[in-house]
Amino acid sequence: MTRLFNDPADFADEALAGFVAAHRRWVRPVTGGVVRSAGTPAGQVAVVIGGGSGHYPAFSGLVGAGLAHGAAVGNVFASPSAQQIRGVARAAHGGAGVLLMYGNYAGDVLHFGQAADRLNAEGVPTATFAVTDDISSAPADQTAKRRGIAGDLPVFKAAAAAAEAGQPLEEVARIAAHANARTRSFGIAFSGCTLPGAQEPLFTVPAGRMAVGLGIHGEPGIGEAVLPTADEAAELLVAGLLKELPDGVTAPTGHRAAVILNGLGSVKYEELFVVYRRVAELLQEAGVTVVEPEVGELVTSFDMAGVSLTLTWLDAQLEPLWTAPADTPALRKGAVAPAAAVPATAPQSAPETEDDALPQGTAASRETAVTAAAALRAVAATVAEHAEELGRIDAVAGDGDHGIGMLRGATAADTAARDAAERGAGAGTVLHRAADAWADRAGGTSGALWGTILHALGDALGDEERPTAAAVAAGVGRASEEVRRVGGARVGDKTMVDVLVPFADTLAAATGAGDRLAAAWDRAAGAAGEAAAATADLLPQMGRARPHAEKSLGTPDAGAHSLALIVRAVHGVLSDTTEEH
Ligand SMILES: Nc1ncnc2c1ncn2[C@@H]1O[C@H](COP(=O)(O)OP(=O)(O)O)[C@@H](O)[C@H]1O
Ligand SMILES: O=C(COP(=O)(O)O)[C@@H](O)CO
Repeated sequence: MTRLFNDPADFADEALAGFVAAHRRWVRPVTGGVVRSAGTPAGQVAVVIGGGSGHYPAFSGLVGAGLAHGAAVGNVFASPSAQQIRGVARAAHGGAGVLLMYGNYAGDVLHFGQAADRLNAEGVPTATFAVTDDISSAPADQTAKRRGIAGDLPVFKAAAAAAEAGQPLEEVARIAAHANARTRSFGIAFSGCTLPGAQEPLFTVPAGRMAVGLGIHGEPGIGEAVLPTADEAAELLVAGLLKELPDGVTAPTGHRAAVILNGLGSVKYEELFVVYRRVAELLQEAGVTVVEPEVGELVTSFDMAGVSLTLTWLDAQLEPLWTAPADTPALRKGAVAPAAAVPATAPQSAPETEDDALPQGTAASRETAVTAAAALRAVAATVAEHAEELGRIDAVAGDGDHGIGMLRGATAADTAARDAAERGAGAGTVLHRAADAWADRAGGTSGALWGTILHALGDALGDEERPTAAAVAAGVGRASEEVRRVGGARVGDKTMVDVLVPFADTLAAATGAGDRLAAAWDRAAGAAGEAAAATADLLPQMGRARPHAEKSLGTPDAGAHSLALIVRAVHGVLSDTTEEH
């Protein structure tokens, strides 16, 4: 149970503030996360890691000499936004480029990718790398689909040690890929985790049983077995990893490995040591030499009771990178000169102020902007009304944070839209401001995709003309294309695309047949509701729910459901207005 919090919506921000206050020797706060308090040594590639809150020490606890130069910190179990990631990368950049590293989750991939695009466009050479070590999340012939769990640590460390040694960006990125290719993890869980403010854990494990193949977000396991003894748990974990040796390792005998036995949050250290006692015996019996093992909590999931075992099969290049000195709040190895202490009163880095000049719209577009702002107000209201239901649906096979993320995003978009409309912006600018606010405040997969939807609509409406019904339909069609381009999902994958495509197609057909906007939107919202309900019969092919496909049958997709609720709510605004077109 997660007991100590104030307002759950503030948990991530307040936890980060407390972490910084306790670790000024290593980190200082910047917009979007933290960077090393001593800065990035000139000429070093900046390794910037990141992900959602709820996994400490991942990710801010791994910032320091010999490891990360910065960490972008998202909301609970949600990727940081592209804007946050960009802010941390720019603060950490020492002139030799940036490598963004994260776990392979849909939201992280979207936001870190968007941040990299923007940084490269701004002249900051930036590469990205997603860790894929969890063998239970996809088959051996689909490793690119695998999740990142405790393997984050050895892969981050290999890249950061290479950067510390002055290697150029291309080489640091190559080493990250090489370390990832030789890193495998496997986990078991005995209870789910409980998000701040939630009354129930995201999933439960029956008494006397264990979940096999855990995620780090309370995703349910992919299998179940009788609760093992500590030795039996060790044997299961070691056998699982020795069954899948990476390329270049034909048999365990004679090889050397970095070993991490990771606690997920509420397994005690002494329990871990009892398990590790047997892990060490088994690896020795297999002829594996263990190099500087780590036993402890390195990538957690709030109060989840679980353990994972990670092996990184070392070679002549990787071993010195694993054993290289490091000095971070959560991992200290070898001798590193302590970073210069930063006095508590040291000025914090001023948040980067974006130029807030607001382009003014024409009178016609300002009228449309008022309708757009009213629509976003209705969106925020319906998301707030259904946030708990959205979280429950998302918890069936996801991480249960869909309601939290959508509420943060929709609320921020409502505020940004109202502010821009009141200051005379046209409809396009109102929607662009709302898009950035949603993506930045929500993070996560849905934050990135709703930012994409609103940006595409803003592009279509612009700040000049009063849009016709056909122009609105074309904008929705563009949004549908952009979401599929950015996220890669297709109809049938059990995502929001299963609703967005029929909604856009129905709206285009109705406006093309001469329907006024409100009538056409009503028809399209009906199609959206039907499509959302139909997703209950689909197996998820994308996103976090994919590894738990069977569990998802009978439950609609959370993002599909929220999109259908949103377009229905927007219709309520349109039917109140006197759209002539
Ligand atoms: N590749 C994708 N394309 C379109 N929609 C996606 C994709 N991946 C996930 N989704 C949508 O995102 C929803 C989950 O949103 P969110 O809770 O923000 O995800 P996460 O917790 O993974 O960040 C899913 O229900 C699905 O509708
Ligand atoms: O899950 C995380 C981020 O991915 P989303 O797809 O945004 O949920 C995070 O907790 C680990 O990076």
